[in-house]
Amino acid sequence: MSSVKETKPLDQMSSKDWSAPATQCSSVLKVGEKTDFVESGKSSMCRGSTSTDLSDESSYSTLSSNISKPHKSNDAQWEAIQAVRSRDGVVGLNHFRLLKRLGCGDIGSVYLCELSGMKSYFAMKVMDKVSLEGRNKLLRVETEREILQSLDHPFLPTLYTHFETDKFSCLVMEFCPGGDLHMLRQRQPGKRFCEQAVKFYVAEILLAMEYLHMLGIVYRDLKPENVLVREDGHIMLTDFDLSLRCSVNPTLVNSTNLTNQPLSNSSYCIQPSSCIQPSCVVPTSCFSPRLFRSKKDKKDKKPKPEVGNQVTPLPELMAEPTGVRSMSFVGTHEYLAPEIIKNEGHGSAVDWWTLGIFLYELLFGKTPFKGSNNRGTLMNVVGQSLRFPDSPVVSFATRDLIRGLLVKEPKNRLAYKRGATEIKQHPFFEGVNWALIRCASPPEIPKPVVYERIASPVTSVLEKKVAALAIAPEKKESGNYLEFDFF
Ligand SMILES: Nc1ncnc2c1ncn2[C@@H]1O[C@H](COP(=O)(O)OP(=O)(O)OP(=O)(O)O)[C@@H](O)[C@H]1O
Repeated sequence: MSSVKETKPLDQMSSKDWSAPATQCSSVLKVGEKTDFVESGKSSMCRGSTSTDLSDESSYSTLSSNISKPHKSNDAQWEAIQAVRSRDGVVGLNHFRLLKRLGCGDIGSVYLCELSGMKSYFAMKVMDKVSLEGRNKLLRVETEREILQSLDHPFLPTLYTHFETDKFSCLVMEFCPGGDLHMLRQRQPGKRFCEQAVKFYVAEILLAMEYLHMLGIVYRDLKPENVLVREDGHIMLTDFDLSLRCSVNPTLVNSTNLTNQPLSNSSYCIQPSSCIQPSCVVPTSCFSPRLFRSKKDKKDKKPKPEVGNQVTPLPELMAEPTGVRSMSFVGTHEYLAPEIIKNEGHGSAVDWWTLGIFLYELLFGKTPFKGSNNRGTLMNVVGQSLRFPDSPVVSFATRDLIRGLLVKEPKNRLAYKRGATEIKQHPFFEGVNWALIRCASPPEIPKPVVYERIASPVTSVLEKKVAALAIAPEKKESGNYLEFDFF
């Protein structure tokens, strides 16, 4: 799929802009022939993200660099990093052994690496500072680091540590061995996911987005390539260099007002993902049993009032940064919201648009507005009405949700008024127990990684190349590093 790195809104584009070539990583490091995990499609060809004029974000104050991650306090990898830090005072590039390049994008390459001697594995994003400075992209690196530092959520990356060398800026995160959803979709029959699988992935992304919006972060770059599959089959939304940070005022929506509102399904948990309410707890699965009930069961049994379903509507927290107006032109052509293309200024509603495109692509194997070139795509996004293919046949609820998300006018789009809650209550998600979704069985669990098979000794040629890296001379060790191939 085509992509560009720098482009302009519709009204400022020339014909040259429309036909920008697809992004390609310059070269790929070949290490460890055998792999037990999926490599990124991005490393060869990808729908790169578009960005111009990020200046409107630069004035926001930086997020604290010292935010604790309570959900990670017992995490073995966290402990391994802390152990090295207490032993050596700092954690740096020399503590890691790079094993394999996992993928590369516009601002860096990501490597699988081992914390030397600890049998603890991570993904390290390595960015060449000089190259980024030359391309005016240091701000993106900073944005991503600051956002990652602030996150502590099961479906978002954990930044274990970050450090700089003279040449490189490095982010150490959790390694996801399942590859990305773009690659995973290619392996499905007909290159499409079934509705049940889509429901699972979209539900997890929705929770991640809701959390981001509550922190005042508009993600802006949702696409299957940016959704990675963790070791346990749950997802991790990655790549925050195009995100927008802004201030947000969480508002408590009065619960008495809520009872008067027609909820499409009274069993939905309407509280934000971060707070688990006992009334929503269903012990075994995050999808309520009625989702799997046979037709016969449905006929035989009249719905009984179940304790788990007697949910009094809880106070609803609305924390959508809808008011923010960014004029940046960022995203990926097929996923760009109309208000970005028309350069009207945009806020968090762009994330709900991209969720609609994402849902469509996972189900139908293509995006809804793709044209014969980038210009055609953008024109279609703005002017063409939404159509569904004849096959596969998807439920009315699914089409209704996509329609609601792909409303061209952001103010009329689903979730504009009440944020993620509005989407969670849509019948498409019937049966999803939002509070316990982490306990649900994922559609697919990646094969376990045998790290020892990847950790083959590096070649002497590569070791020599590593010597050229900006590692502090006194810290240089032989045999611990592999070649970096950038851009
Ligand atoms: N934690 C991870 N575990 C496994 N693979 C990863 C991880 N993080 C990134 N990757 C792989 O590396 C690729 C590049 O990473 P990333 O998207 O963060 O780079 P980028 O330079 O910011 O890309 P973009 O051009 O989209 O801005 C991803 O597509 C992904 O497949």
